Amino acid sequence: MTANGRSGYSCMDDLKSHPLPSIPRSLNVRSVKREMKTFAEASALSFYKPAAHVCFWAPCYKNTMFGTYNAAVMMHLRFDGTFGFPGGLINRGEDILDGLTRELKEELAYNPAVHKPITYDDYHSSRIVEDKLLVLHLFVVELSMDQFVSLEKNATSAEEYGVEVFGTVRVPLYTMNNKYGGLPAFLNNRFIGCAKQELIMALFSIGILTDDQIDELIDNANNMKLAPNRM
Ligand SMILES: O=c1[nH]cnc2c1ncn2[C@H]1C[C@H](O)[C@@H](COP(=O)(O)OP(=O)(O)O)O1
Repeated sequence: MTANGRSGYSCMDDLKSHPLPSIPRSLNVRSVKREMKTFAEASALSFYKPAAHVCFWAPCYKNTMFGTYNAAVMMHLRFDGTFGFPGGLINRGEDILDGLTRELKEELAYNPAVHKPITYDDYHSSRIVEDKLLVLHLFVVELSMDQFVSLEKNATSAEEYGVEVFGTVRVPLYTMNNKYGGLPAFLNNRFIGCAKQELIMALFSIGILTDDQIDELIDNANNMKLAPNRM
């Protein structure tokens, strides 16, 4: 059983029965739901180009002077100045996991033997981008903290470091006492495509954020736009 609460998907065909993930209350709006597709629906769009990205995370309790967090979650800064998850486009005829693994090797120097192979059990959700004819698959992969730190350390030796990728970041998962610092401030960065929604949804599925916490987080992130720069 994975952190996503699912098990037994040994191959891509098994995902044909995979349901949509539960959507947090704040994201349960038409504009978000319209883009989400089950794996079966997404796979039927044969003329759409697939891409796959991964949210690596590890359980880790840390109490810092800024806030407390229970997990390390990885995103990266991209060549275009936005934050996103590692991964990329899958080549025509390429298996999704093979393509994802290839991209992760290029972007993170990821080594399945060391950092844990990704399987179809780690599949989370799919979205379409109609105007670009893209299907974006998200995987959520739980690592041990040792594997996570090893991936962070390896990342600067990746072929694409300094080209497509400008560094991995740990998402600050707390909200500071001023109600802006930490995750609300992080969410006010620019994200590629639907990566911000994917981040919130992954945190919800993993169990790091509840519906109430997501409501408050989005309020705090929006209020920050109205506030003077006081961090
Ligand atoms: O994290 C992401 N979440 C959703 N969509 C993403 C994310 N990162 C990129 N994208 C989009 C942007 C592009 O339309 C495609 C492919 O982009 P990219 O990952 O840069 O692909 P290549 O590395 O160039 O193969 O996905």
